[in-house]
Amino acid sequence: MSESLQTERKNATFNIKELTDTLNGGPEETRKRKQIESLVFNTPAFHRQDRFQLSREEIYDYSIKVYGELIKLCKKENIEIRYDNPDYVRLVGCIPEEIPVGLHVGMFSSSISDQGTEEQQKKWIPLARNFKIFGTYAQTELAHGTFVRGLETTATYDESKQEFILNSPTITSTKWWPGFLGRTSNHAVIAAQLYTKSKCYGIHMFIVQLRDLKDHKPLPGVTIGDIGDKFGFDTVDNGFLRLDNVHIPRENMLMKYAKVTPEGKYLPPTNAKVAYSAMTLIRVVLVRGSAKALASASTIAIRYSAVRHQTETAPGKEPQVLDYVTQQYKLFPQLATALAFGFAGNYMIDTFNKIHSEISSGQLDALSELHGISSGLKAYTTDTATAGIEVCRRACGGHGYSNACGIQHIYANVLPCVTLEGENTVMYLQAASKVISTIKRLEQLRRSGMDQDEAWNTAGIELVQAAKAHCHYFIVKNYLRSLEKLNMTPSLRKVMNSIALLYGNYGIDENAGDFLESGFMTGEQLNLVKAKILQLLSEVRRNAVAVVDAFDFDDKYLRSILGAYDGDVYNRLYNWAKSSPLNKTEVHSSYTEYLQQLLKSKL
Ligand SMILES: CCCCCCCCC/C=C/C(=O)SCCNC(=O)CCNC(=O)[C@H](O)C(C)(C)COP(=O)(O)OP(=O)(O)OC[C@H]1O[C@@H](n2cnc3c(N)ncnc32)[C@H](O)[C@@H]1OP(=O)(O)O
Ligand SMILES: Cc1cc2nc3c(=O)[nH]c(=O)nc-3n(C[C@H](O)[C@H](O)[C@H](O)COP(=O)(O)OP(=O)(O)OC[C@H]3O[C@@H](n4cnc5c(N)ncnc54)[C@H](O)[C@@H]3O)c2cc1C
Repeated sequence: MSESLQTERKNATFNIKELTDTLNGGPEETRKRKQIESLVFNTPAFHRQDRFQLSREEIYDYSIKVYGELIKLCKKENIEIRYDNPDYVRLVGCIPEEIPVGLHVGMFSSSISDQGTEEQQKKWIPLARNFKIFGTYAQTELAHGTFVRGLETTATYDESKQEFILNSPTITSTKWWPGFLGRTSNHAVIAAQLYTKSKCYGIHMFIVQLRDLKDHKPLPGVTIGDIGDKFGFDTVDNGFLRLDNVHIPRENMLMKYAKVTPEGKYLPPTNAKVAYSAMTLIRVVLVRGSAKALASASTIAIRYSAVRHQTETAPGKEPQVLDYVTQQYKLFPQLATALAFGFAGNYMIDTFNKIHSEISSGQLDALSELHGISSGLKAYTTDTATAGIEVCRRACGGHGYSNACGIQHIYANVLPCVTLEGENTVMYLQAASKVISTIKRLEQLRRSGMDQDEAWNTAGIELVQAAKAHCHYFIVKNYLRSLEKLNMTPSLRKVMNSIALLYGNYGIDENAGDFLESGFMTGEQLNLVKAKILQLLSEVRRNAVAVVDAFDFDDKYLRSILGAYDGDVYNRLYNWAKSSPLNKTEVHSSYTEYLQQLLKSKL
């Protein structure tokens, strides 16, 4: 155990376990979480030491093995695989990889349970829940992702056969990106333009079987595969799919809201956007996912900064890097943001569950509000978390660039979230429509003679800025309100208040221009904010390691040499490097093949 970390933990002014319980929702929740997590951490199949030295194909193979292990574990422990089962969420939450079950449960099954009729749920949900089928959610196409109404895949109703015929009419209509589509899934919920009696009724969802259940071969009319290597998400076979007149029964259209009768008559839903429900669920999940990712990166960077000593500030005295104010200014606001986003994530899940049960009973009025706030918060938290994770990585210096740091994998896994489930710019624009000041701008543009779309596009930058400000304001307010409601000992509350104040003041400092421009604050007041930040950084310094310890991430989850709980960084780093496959032999084969000849040749 690193002496520096031991001292940090001894100096803490609050009880770490109390904060862990507070963040988990109480000691019982902590106990349940640790009990469930131990199932994963004690199953070797979930932790390959050489995971980051595998080829793309080996990694995919590994992810399917983990998929199978997870299902076996859930069956053995009688944990129902549902996105709204807390034990399942705890279990899948401690596996730091994207594995096929995420989309199967979080989008394929949830689309059916949210938008399927009773009969459709009765037929498909048991098959999905017992993994008799593997599904994904195939909406995005080669040429359209954001503009859902512009998707080109068609589902044309043939009333003589009472079937839909699915088609990819153009190269640009090829489904492209859906997770686990390329090699894994044998079914998909597919978004397609519905045609009946030669009239188009817009985007609806259809269950389509893609592969034979006996030999997993693509069915007739189905062309399917992986879209190739990506920036990250390497366990995921994001795929492409082309449909050439694939017939499905009428009953495969999800018909809880919109319907097509056997005679081909279209019965519209009360709110067409209910078809978008699966996206809203994942946006809600991504808010809490961003908080967890930033908390993980902060844990690694803060522990490492407490272990790392660098540069003499007095003869023979090399301080911990965490003692530099610049290092504190990099890391402590990330820690504060991770906590703020955690509370925002809790709010989002509670709000989603409340509105979701209303929607399930047919009350759809809160749908648009849920859409607005979930889109804005998803955009704001994923944007901010990805940027903050990179700040944490850089704060680790050279070793932050080694895969031994572990922050790279967190970053690579969170980065696509600024795009998937709604490209963030476009998501901000879903919340901005609610911000009054921006509306005034739009009215002004309209009065100048612009039409709505042109005015909206011209005001786009301000709309996004307004949405960001709205989300930031909401997160600060929710953070303080959440702290007020929590029972905490005075010592813990003091630490948490300092961190919350740091988050608020840092946000003002980061956006000082807006506060000046709006006349909301003077230069003098902004200087007071800067002074407050310096004071708060020194307050947080003493407890920073203890606060990240309270996140209670297991080393097996963090997978970080720099951020391991014992802080034994240099020995671990040396052993990790020696175990690299490149060091398997004293002399690498390239010597005899190339270098030796070079040395001998008379160049
Ligand atoms: C478990 C863990 C697994 C973890 C597994 C994690 C892996 C993740 C895998 C990733 C999966 C994906 O990416 S799935 C694909 C994700 N794709 C997207 O998110 C596409 C983004 N684009 C869109 O959502 C839409 O195109 C959007 C931009 C909102 C515009 O939609 P439309 O054009 O249809 O809407 P418009 O005609 O502009 O009308 C706007 C009105 O519709 C309402 N509206 C729009 N979308 C709405 C919605 N979702 N719900 C309610 N209402 C909505 C607006 O509030 C407006 O209402 P009024 O103001 O009242 O009129
Ligand atoms: C890792 C990963 C996993 C994914 N998984 C799935 C999946 O499982 N299922 C699925 O269906 N899809 C999936 N997707 C696709 C994802 O949902 C889309 O990429 C996303 O919706 C963005 O759409 P796009 O790619 O068309 O981007 P575009 O919309 O083409 O974005 C390109 C640029 O255009 C700008 N832009 C676009 N429209 C507007 C506008 N109206 N106003 C202002 N600016 C605009 C954007 O801001 C962006 O800067 C995945 C994507 C990734 C990266």
